[in-house]
Amino acid sequence: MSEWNELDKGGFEQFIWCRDQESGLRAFIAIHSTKRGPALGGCRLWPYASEEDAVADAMRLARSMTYKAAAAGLAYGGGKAVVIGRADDPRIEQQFEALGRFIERLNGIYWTGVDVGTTTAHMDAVARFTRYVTDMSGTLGGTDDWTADMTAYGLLHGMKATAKRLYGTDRLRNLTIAVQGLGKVGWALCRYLHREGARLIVTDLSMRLVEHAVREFQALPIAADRIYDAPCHIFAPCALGGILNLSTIERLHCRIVAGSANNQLAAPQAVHIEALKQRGLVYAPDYIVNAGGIIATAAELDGDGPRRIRSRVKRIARTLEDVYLVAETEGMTTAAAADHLAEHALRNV
Ligand SMILES: NC(=O)c1ccc[n+]([C@@H]2O[C@H](COP(=O)([O-])OP(=O)(O)OC[C@H]3O[C@@H](n4cnc5c(N)ncnc54)[C@H](O)[C@@H]3O)[C@@H](O)[C@H]2O)c1
Repeated sequence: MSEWNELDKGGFEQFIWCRDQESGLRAFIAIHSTKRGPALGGCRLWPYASEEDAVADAMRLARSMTYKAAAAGLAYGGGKAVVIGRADDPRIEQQFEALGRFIERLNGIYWTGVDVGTTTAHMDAVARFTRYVTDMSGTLGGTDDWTADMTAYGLLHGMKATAKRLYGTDRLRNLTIAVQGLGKVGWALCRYLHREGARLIVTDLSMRLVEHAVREFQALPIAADRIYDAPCHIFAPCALGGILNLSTIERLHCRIVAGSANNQLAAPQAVHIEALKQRGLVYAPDYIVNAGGIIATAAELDGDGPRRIRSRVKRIARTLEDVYLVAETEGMTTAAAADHLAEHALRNV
C-alpha cells in the first residue's frame, strides 16, 4: 500500500486507526514527530470520500505541524487527528468521546484541538476522557476566534517584517493589501490592517462578508476569480490551499505573497516556488507566517496569559527575518530556507 511507503519515507513515528463500533467513530491519528516534545495538532472533521483520502490528509497535515512548530522554536512536535464524518451525525458527541479515549491511551504524546470542521463542543466531548486536549470551553483557545485572531496577528507582523525588508519601513499605512477569504483569519487580518491604515481589496465566496468588509473597512470589493489580477503591494491568501500555480502566479500584480492558508503552493511545489522567484515576488512561507495559532496554543499550554502570548506570536517577524537572511546568504528560495531552519531545529534538539 503506497500510504505505508509514505509513512516510512516521511519519518512518521506512529499512525493509529481509531475504530469504535458503538459510536461509529472512524478516525486516524498521525504522529509525525515528538522529537521536540509532544505532538500538537488539531482534529479535522471531514466527510472524506475514502479512508485513503483521510490517511493522506492526516499525514500531510501532521508533517507540516512538525515543521511549523520546529520553525517557531516550540518545544512541541507535529501530529494531527482526522475524523471521517459529519457534524450533524446524531452520534457525533459519542464519537468525539471515543476519540478522547484513544487519545488518553497515548499518554500525552499527542494533544488535539480544534481544526477545520471541529468546534469547542467537540473538544468538550474529547475532554471527558482525556486531559490531552485544548480549545475546550473556558480556555483561551475555546474563546470565540482567539486562535484565528492570533494567526492574523502573527500574519500582520510577518507582513510588517517583509515590508521593512522591501520598502525600508514596517509601516503598512497606504500599502494596498488584497485579502482572499474573509473567514475567521481573513476578517481578523482586515481589522488589524485597517487599524494600520492599509488599503484593502477583498474577496470571498460570501457576498455578505464582502459587503460587510466594504462597510467596516472601506475595502474595495473584487470578484473571487479576479483577485489574482488586483494591483497591490501584498497578496494575502486566507482561504484555501493550493491556489498558487503557474497560471495564478503569472497574473499576480503584487510584490509580496503572505497569507494564512496552509499549503498555498500547488504541487509540485518546487516549480511554483521557482515561478514566484522568477517573477521577483517575495514569498513569506505559509507555515512560518501562519504559525500564530499554534504558538498561541503552545503558549497557553505553557501557562502564558494573553499579553505574553501576543508577544510570543509577534516573534514570527524575527523568524521570518531569519528565513530571508538564510535565503539571501545561501542563495535559496524562501520556502527552502524555511525548511532548512525547521530541519535544523529538528536535528538540534
Ligand atoms: N484558523 C486558524 O487559526 C488558522 C491557522 C493556520 C492556518 N489557517 C488556514 O487559513 C485559512 C483560513 O482559515 P479560517 O479559519 O479563516 O477559515 P474559514 O473557513 O473561517 O474562512 C475561509 C473563508 O474563505 C472563503 N473562501 C473559500 N474559497 C474561496 C475562494 N475561492 N475565494 C474567496 N474566498 C473563498 C470562505 O467563504 C470563507 O469565508 C485556511 O486555509 C486555514 O487552513 C487557519
